[in-house]
Amino acid sequence: MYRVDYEREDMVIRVPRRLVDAESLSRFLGDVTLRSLLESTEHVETARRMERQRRLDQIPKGIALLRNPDYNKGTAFTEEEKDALGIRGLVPPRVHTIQEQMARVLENIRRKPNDLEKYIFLISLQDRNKTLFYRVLLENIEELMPIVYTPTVGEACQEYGHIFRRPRGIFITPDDRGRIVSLLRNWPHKDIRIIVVTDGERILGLGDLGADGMGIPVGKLALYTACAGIHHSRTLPVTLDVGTDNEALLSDPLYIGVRRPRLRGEEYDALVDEFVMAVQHVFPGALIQFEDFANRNAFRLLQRYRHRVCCFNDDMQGTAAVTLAGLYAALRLTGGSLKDQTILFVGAGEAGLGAGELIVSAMIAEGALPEEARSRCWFMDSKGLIVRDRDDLSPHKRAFAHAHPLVADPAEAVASLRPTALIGVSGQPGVFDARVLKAMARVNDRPVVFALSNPTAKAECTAREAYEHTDGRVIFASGSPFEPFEYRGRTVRTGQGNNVYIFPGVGLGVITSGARQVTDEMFFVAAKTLAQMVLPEDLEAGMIFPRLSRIRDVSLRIALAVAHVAYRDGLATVPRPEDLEAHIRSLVYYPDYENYV
Ligand SMILES: O=C([O-])CC(=O)C(=O)O
Ligand SMILES: [Mg+2]
Repeated sequence: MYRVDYEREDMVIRVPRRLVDAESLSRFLGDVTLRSLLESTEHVETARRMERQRRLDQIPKGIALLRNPDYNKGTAFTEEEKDALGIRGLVPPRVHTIQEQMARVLENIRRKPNDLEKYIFLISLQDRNKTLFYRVLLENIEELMPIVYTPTVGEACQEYGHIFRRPRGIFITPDDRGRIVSLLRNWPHKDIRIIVVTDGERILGLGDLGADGMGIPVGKLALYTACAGIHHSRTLPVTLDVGTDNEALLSDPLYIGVRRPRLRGEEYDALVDEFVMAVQHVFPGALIQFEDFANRNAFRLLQRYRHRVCCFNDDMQGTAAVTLAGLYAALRLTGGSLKDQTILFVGAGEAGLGAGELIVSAMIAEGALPEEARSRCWFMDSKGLIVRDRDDLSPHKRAFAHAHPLVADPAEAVASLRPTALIGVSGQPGVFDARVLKAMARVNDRPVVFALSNPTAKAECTAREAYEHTDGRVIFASGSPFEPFEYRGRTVRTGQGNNVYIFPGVGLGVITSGARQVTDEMFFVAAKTLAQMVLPEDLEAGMIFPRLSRIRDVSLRIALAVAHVAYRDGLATVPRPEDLEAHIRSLVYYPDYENYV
């Protein structure tokens, strides 16, 4: 009798005694991928050999191997592999280690004249050799995150059709109604656990980029692998290309998407619905991350699907959690409790309102009454302060409309409301001008200012401005990174309040527990965990988020907290392992070459 470790489950397979040779055993087991044999009687060696042979059979041979990014090792194939895989002579004689290859990659990147060229180089590496790409990214995350992610990914999306080399992910258009299942089946990998989907209508703070927004799901998923160790073959980027209202793209001959105005209304909803249902069919249980949808659709889609399928909206819930974590960490510096803070959001879209709702729940958890908690969160939109008398408010905004005269100027709103924290989620660069920042400095010893709009060029103020206009008393974070700068004789490094601290860990926790749904409670524990992981020396230096170099550890802790919630709240579909942490660790992928022979 064999006990076979088949994917995540232990399976016991009874093998008739007559199957003594590898071939008949292999036929008997059929499609079962024999990863390892834990216990067995007389067939151990046979089965091991069979497993090795099967693995070797899967690997492309000859030139096809060098062109397959899942298997390619570039100059790192061993002498044995060169013979066994038919590539002797097709690669240079010298065998390099992955460390040597990484040095070459870094040299190439650093030689590029600008960040967009670095992006193109890195994406091309992802197309050639995934192991090396993820290893370089993981080991140089502080240097490379701003390239594969915000801000450069924003620039890449703006140029997507012009720098296009190879397709990545799945594009679904209105013409695909009725056949989305078959499109998903075209994807080469079958065990998909995480899907990031966008319709490209609100790419970062850059607006409608149509199908060129595909850079975002691709970038987010690269970070799932680098930051949380979710194997890339289990991830799938998707763009619902429903057209674009961006005239410049429509008239650009190199635009890659469907040339039509955006699909709206029932037809749009039907397309999204077919997609969501097709995912349940083809990749059951996969986590769907909605990303960079415009406000008009983001709230509605989340509402519709959050209790039906495993999904979340990163811009609402991920950003909310990172904002809450930033506030908790700031409170470690200022003292006091969350429920006593007054928070002014400038911008009342999905990011701000999502954060407002999560902060309200967190205040209630600290003992505030719901009305009290809500009254501590204020919002401004393009028309000014959100107040009761306004009759132009959506229900989501109305939930935060308080009694106050309408004020259009943020500096005046600060003077009047005396917020302890000012949070920019407006996509309006420069809206936190000297007057606003000085007003914050007048009413607070340590004003908390987050400029969360992305990419960097959309930030409400720069890190330097925040320091200069508050006599250096600010506690600052931004959604996209700012370079360290000199201020009064010291180097200031500010934290990045970006949902990248949240979504990889949440995703890992959800897929390891097989959670049926993603709940607000999961984002709440993710925020708390993140805030706790900020080191005293980070805080001392003004950093309210952990260094990015610790992101794998951060993601693991968040995954553990999220999985705990899934088990506690009866949402898990995978049996609880005895040692949850060890189990999660065992699932984490570390990019390194496998020996093929
Ligand atoms: O992608 C980022 O950097 C954060 C985010 O979700 C957004 O700005 O839409
Ligand atoms: Mg986003």
